[in-house]
Amino acid sequence: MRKHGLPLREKSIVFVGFMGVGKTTIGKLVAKKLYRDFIDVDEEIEKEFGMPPRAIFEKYGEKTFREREQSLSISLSQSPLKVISLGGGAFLNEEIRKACLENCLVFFLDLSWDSWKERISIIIDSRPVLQNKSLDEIEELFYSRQKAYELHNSKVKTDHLNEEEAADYIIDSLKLAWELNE
Ligand SMILES: Nc1ncnc2c1ncn2[C@@H]1O[C@H](COP(=O)(O)OP(=O)(O)OP(=O)(O)O)[C@@H](O)[C@H]1O
Ligand SMILES: O=C(O)C1=C[C@@H](O)[C@@H](O)[C@H](O)C1
Ligand SMILES: [Mg+2]
Repeated sequence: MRKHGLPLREKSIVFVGFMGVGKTTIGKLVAKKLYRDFIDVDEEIEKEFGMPPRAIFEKYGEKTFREREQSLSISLSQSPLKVISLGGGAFLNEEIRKACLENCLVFFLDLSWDSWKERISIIIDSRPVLQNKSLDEIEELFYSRQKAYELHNSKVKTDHLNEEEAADYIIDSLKLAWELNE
């Protein structure tokens, strides 16, 4: 069965979810296990600008970052057989959502707020959107973004999975979907 254009097996896989849920970490593992190219949109933008997202926000403003994020995410979504990790804010953009849902298989990495809070110290310094916010404000942002991530093809609850277990779970569910669609 073909769901819009490409056969299911050839569609690129896209990871979405709040910052720090593991899109980059788990995406890299999934790509390696499937022998596919891995592309992280934040890392691509970082290479282009020669500085990480936080410095881009500070030097050029969020709008510049978001424009590049949009064009890159949309064009990447159009190439087959990739594993793509979006930035945490990308799926709030309707154009990006539309392109990814049309062309790719979108996995939402769903981590609960309680588990996410335990990771805050690892990620807070490098995420511009978290700067100068109280924990309550971050919690509000966390919940306000969930409705955008809910527009996915498949959801993986990762609270009780380490990185390897999450990647293996995703690959098992992909293989099942591919087989069922042949
Ligand atoms: N079970 C887990 N799965 C994935 N990452 C985990 C897990 N437990 C801890 N981590 C850690 O949490 C952090 C997740 O960061 P990662 O950069 O992958 O998130 P992200 O979703 O790509 O964030 P962003 O939206 O900001 O790009 C990493 O430091 C990773 O090692
Ligand atoms: O959630 C966000 O808005 C962001 C998440 C990161 O992945 C980066 O894309 C950037 O720091 C913005
Ligand atoms: Mg990332």
